Amino acid sequence: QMSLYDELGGKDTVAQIVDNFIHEIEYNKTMFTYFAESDIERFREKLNEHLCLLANGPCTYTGDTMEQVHAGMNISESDFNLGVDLFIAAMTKANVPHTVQNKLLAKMVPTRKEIIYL
Ligand code: HEM
Repeated sequence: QMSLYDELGGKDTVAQIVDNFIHEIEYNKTMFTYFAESDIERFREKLNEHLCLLANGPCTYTGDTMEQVHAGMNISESDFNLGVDLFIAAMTKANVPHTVQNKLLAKMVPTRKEIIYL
């Protein structure tokens, strides 16, 4: 049976989603402010791994926990939703079908409580 990672298109498509997402962040003033001091190459690598893990792909996540990463950022609910919107745009630009997008979003949304208001 195909994993969600396979349905997404595997490593290449996930890498494309992450690259598109980074572009979306760069062009959004509110989001970019959060990332102003970040190591974007590390973010690129860890987000690829994290998405692979969420989609039951064959990867090991070597980054920090969602709580550790986002602690101190005090991310509001609306900024979280903005992040989700930009992520949807990144998936659409990578030609991920909406049915598959929804499956990945369903895995991401429960991590919300580990990310906002920390
Ligand atoms: C479901 C939603 C989200 C997921 C799955 C997620 C996932 C991640 C991952 C995997 C990393 C890299 C971890 C590491 O370097 O060890 C990261 C870093 C980061 N995230 Fe998120 N994130 C989410 C939402 C957000 C939102 C909404 C914001 C801001 C509004 C945000 C801001 C950041 C920033 C600024 C970093 C870089 C931290 C640093 O430079 O050390 N994240 N995130």
